[in-house]
Amino acid sequence: MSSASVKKVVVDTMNQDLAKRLERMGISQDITCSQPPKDNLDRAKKQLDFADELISGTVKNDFLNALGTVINYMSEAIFVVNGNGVFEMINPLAAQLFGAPREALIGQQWCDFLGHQHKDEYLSLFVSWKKCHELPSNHGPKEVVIHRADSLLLDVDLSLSCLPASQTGSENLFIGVMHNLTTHKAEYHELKRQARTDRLTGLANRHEFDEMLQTSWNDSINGHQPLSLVIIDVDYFKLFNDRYGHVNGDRCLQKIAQVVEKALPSRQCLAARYGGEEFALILPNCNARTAELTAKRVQAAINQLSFTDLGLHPSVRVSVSQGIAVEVLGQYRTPTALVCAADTALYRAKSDGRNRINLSL
Ligand SMILES: Nc1nc2c(ncn2[C@@H]2O[C@H](COP(=O)(O)OP(=O)(O)OP(=O)(O)O)[C@@H](O)[C@H]2O)c(=O)[nH]1
Repeated sequence: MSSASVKKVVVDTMNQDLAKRLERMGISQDITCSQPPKDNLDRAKKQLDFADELISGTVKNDFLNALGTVINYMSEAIFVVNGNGVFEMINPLAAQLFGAPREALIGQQWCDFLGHQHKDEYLSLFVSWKKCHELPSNHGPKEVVIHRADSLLLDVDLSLSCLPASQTGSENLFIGVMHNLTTHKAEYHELKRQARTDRLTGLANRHEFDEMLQTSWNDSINGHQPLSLVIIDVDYFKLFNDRYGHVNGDRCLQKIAQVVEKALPSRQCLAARYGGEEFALILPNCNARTAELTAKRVQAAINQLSFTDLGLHPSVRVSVSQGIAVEVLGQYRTPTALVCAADTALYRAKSDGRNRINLSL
């Protein structure tokens, strides 16, 4: 339908909102709104639907007509906003991402559906585009958070491109293409978690340990706070494996990991699997006394571990040897030196007879 025939349309409607929306589209002067006869609500409804089609742009001109048809068939989430950031068209997939029916979205401010952290950026983008005398450059793709109509937050990747006034027949319009990132994000976070976690025990792995040690070291030096490190090694674990099998050996390491994690004095601290049957505790802001108390808690709980649930005799027990080093007065020049000191203390605990705690002095 041409824009000339659009001007002939008369809409009977109770919906004053719709009249306002039509007004925003610049066609209000051609439409009269009156109360529909009570017995003719169906007709009024049809006219409303038709008027919505007008608003959605599908019959504005040949170009927009074609665009409206095309985006409705696209398997991408696509919407069109005018220079004021008001939704003019929206395809079903985009409406799904915004969490509302298309009719409810048309005429609304697009930026109202942006996460608060992005609003200013896009509002000023539209202001600068409006002022710009040349064709505005495209924006994105960029990761943004959509604040859906149902209040849920959704991560999407968004790009905005300009449809020039020469094509639209009126003003510059902006076409937004979105991709739902929810699945990718979830996979990314899961992969990130796996990359930092020891698969057998669920504790932090060596990679996470190294990073956390460096961060804690920097904080300790800059904040003049102590930093304690405890290295824990299971005693005679080869014998445990040889006697009870590697599967039970794995279960034993899992039990030890639980004990070690529970013994941490605060949430700032980290328990990691350092190597095969070795664990390590990073204790930021903890002095030697706290580190020793923590090591004693680990020792007592591990000595009490029972393996009857694995079908082993109640007399089966394990122990660990522990080495502690504490950075407090700048005596260790690097985090590696701190690890070496804790390792040497552990070696002494082993040679002194095992099931012991040794503090590096
Ligand atoms: N089941 C199991 N065993 C492991 C794992 N990682 C390392 N080990 C075993 O841990 C044992 C370590 O043996 P050693 O280094 O000789 O030390 P140990 O027998 O504990 O003796 P000390 O440390 O001197 O008290 C080896 O038998 C490894 O196979 C694991 O993930 N699962």
